[in-house]
Amino acid sequence: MKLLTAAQTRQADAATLQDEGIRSVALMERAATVFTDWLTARLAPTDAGEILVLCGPGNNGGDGLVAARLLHERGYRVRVGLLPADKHSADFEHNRPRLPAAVPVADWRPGKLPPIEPGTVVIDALFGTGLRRPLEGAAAALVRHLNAARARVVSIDLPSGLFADAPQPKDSPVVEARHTVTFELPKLALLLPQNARSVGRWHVVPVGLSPRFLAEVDADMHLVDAALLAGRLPARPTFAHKGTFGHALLLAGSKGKLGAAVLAARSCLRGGVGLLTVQVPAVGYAVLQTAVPEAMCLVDPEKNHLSELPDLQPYNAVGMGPGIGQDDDTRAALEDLLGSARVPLVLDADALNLLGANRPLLDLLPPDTLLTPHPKEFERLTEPARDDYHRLQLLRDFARQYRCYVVLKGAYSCLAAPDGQLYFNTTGNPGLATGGSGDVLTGLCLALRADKRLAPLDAALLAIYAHGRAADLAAAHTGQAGLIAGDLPQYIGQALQELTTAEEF
Ligand SMILES: NC(=O)C1=CN([C@@H]2O[C@H](COP(=O)(O)OP(=O)(O)OC[C@H]3O[C@@H](n4cnc5c(N)ncnc54)[C@H](OP(=O)(O)O)[C@@H]3O)[C@@H](O)[C@H]2O)[C@@H](O)CC1
Ligand SMILES: Nc1ncnc2c1ncn2[C@@H]1O[C@H](COP(=O)(O)OP(=O)(O)O)[C@@H](O)[C@H]1O
Ligand SMILES: [K+]
Repeated sequence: MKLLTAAQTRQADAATLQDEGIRSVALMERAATVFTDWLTARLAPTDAGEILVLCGPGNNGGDGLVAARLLHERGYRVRVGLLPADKHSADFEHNRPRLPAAVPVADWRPGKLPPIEPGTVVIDALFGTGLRRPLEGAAAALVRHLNAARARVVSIDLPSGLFADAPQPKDSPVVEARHTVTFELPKLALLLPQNARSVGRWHVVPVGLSPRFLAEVDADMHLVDAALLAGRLPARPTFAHKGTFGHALLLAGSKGKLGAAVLAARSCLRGGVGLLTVQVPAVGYAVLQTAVPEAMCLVDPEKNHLSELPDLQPYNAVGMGPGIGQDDDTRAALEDLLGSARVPLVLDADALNLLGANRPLLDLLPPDTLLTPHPKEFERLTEPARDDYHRLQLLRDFARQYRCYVVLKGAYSCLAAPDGQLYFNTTGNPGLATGGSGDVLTGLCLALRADKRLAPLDAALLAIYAHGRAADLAAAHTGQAGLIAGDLPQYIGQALQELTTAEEF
């Protein structure tokens, strides 16, 4: 699924009107209807009390007017507060007189803002994707008033005051919603941690935007969902043998951090790799052989940390990083790897920290290398970001400059490709916020990069999605708090199976 900018969303609306030959008020009616359906499916009239609908001057406010009418027709008690404005959109004007007379309507002016009782259900229809400048004056006063009320706020399309795809000035107010019900496609702002307090939980409802436009529009941001991944993971052929899926080498572990090597190794095996060899420092030999008997084990000459590479000739992909520490010998081994590898690389954790501390090494990164930093590791590779939007720009620039794939990990992990495209993952849950879950991702990335059938982009997309999906499957059994990284590998197989394309008839 594509992520559209605010400008592209407007184009999508216009294309829909044109393709369907309908008027914009019809699309507004449809949008407000699916919004109202969403709300009424979750909130009975008896639990709702009197719903307050706050409407701005544009089409977002128009949606609010229609929702107020529909709620009234469905037996809810409703009142409407209007933000005073010099002019209103045509579709707002169209719907204003269609409000039933039984719905009380008032202008909500600064200085005379009525109290909002705690727990009131408020529909925030002040501003949506048409916001052009930060809120000030009467609009800002109204939003501050609402946020102080501890109401149950449901925002239509976007929390009012939030730009769809650009940062806010720190001091400009934004509605703090419990739920944001957004039309057709999520907006970038909904995916970023800095907006979490405003967005609450977000939900997408379909309004039937032009499929033609959505297929043709040139987006540079995408959502990684099952539809995007369809056809990217081929089934295992009947006569497959272990060579079909590649031989991976994992360089991982140091004294006290052998668990990272074990987690990544198990995950790599569950990711379907044909053969796996793990090189660990001597201290890890028995651990690895016992915990992961399916993997072969090479022993580094150093007892407690990695110091050198084996002959790389047998391997189809090499992963380095989980639990390796930052010893100088390990840095030398990394440098050797960057200089000599002729196969796909996956770099994580301390391999990234070593790169960050030795920036000239970045120039040795082979093209198509896959890096999996969390935001702190990414900062060490680049610079501190001003905000989440700036961090995405740094991510994009980094992937372009070094022609590599970078997964910026977190909720909605974002993969940047060398061509500058961004892909936001949709699977996973806060149960993943536990030590070692990143090591599991590394192992899975390594397995899929070792599979010669997969393009680098496809391997990375499949890995981030299946990792999160495994966490969702696991959390169904363990709960989020009870989820530990070691639970994840056993669900990777199912997550991948769900994505596997059956052979065509
Ligand atoms: N996508 C879909 O599928 C569909 C989308 N639909 C809905 O349309 C919404 C977009 O509507 P929209 O374009 O009319 O913009 P909206 O968000 O109401 O704001 C514009 C108004 O606010 C004003 N204004 C702006 N900034 C301001 C500020 N800082 N402070 C004060 N005023 C400010 C601006 O005035 P101006 O800038 O012109 O002075 C103008 O009056 C979208 O989010 C969705 O809810 C559905 O109806 C149909 C299907
Ligand atoms: N709140 C969250 N929602 C979804 N995924 C998350 C969340 N928190 C963490 N994750 C995922 O968990 C993994 C954590 O990786 P990382 O920070 O490297 O952990 P570790 O170093 O302990 O292995 C990443 O894949 C990240 O995307
Ligand atoms: K809104």
